Amino acid sequence: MTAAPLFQRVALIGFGLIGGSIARAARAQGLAGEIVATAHSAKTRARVAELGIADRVVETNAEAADGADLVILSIPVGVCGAVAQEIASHLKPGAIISDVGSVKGAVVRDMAPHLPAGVHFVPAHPVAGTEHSGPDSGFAELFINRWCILTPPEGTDPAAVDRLRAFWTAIGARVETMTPEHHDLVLAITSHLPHLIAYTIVGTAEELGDVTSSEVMKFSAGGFRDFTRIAASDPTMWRDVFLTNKDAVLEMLGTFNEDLSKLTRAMRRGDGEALFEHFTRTRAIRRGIVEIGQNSAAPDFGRLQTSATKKNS
Ligand SMILES: NC(=O)c1ccc[n+]([C@@H]2O[C@H](COP(=O)([O-])OP(=O)(O)OC[C@H]3O[C@@H](n4cnc5c(N)ncnc54)[C@H](O)[C@@H]3O)[C@@H](O)[C@H]2O)c1
Ligand SMILES: O=C(O)C(=O)C[C@]1(C(=O)O)C=C[C@@H](O)C=C1
Repeated sequence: MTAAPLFQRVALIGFGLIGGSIARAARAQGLAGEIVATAHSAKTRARVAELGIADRVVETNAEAADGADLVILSIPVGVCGAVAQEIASHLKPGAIISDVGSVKGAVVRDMAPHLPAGVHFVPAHPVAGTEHSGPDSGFAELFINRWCILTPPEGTDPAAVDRLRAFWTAIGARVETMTPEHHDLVLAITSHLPHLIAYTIVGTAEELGDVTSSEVMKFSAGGFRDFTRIAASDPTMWRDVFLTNKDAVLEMLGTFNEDLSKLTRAMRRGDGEALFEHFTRTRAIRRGIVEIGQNSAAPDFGRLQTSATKKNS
């Protein structure tokens, strides 16, 4: 049985992996009376129309936002401010405006000043994705059992937060609320730094030879191949993530470099005990994560608190 529409009109601005997945999932669950979509390039808009996943495909962001009850920007973090400015005067009073950006502090900083009083700004980040992008890459099941983090600014109408929570819950996500600063610190270690490491290691391997045809690829059964999947992620998206979450990623990178030095020293000194102790600890962490997944319990975001974010929680 499908649910009654939660929103009469949903506008999706940007129609790649995430926008396309939201459209497919919202349609499957009957959450929108009408889905209006747009994207930057004419080619993408034509493809969305061809796929038939939206009820209407329009040419401009302003047209999409016009009269919508829920507007979701699924676009690179770096252009969220400019698009908010573009659509601001078209937003209906009482509308909820949201996004899906992988960084939250910069999105709030760049979008909030443009938004008129009377609309509800509830930033969001579904922590779910793949290395693919574009309108064909989305799928309705992407958000099932994955976290969606909401970072409503102080003073946001709780009813608007609840409506957006209901939307994400209906498409399968588990919803958690936190401050943008805390979000950015948590994601710096769980997502952004791992991507930086993957981008680095694949680049390093390339310097050793032609990655695609050399022995590097031939003998990469597991570890390296996993890194190449991550390193195939969209360059625009990740350029924006590293530019806009620079402080938190640099903080985590500092700690990472210290830990790498410790392991390097242990290896150089032949300190097997230190290596064994470290690997035993990390194995327990992995097993803990798997267990968390199986029990559907919340990961312990609180453990990642630093002096910079403790005051926000
Ligand atoms: N890919 C992931 O794994 C993932 C996961 C969670 C969140 N996110 C976030 O979601 C957002 C979108 O990522 P994606 O993977 O769907 O990207 P994508 O490249 O698949 O799609 C991006 C879409 O944005 C559109 N776009 C770009 N500039 C625009 C503009 N000025 N106006 C209107 N449309 C514009 C493009 O036309 C395209 O349709 C990013 O902010 C990213 O950080 C990505
Ligand atoms: O599985 C992947 O391909 C992802 O990298 C998805 C991933 C992540 O790091 O977990 C990437 C960025 C998003 O902001 C959220 C999810």
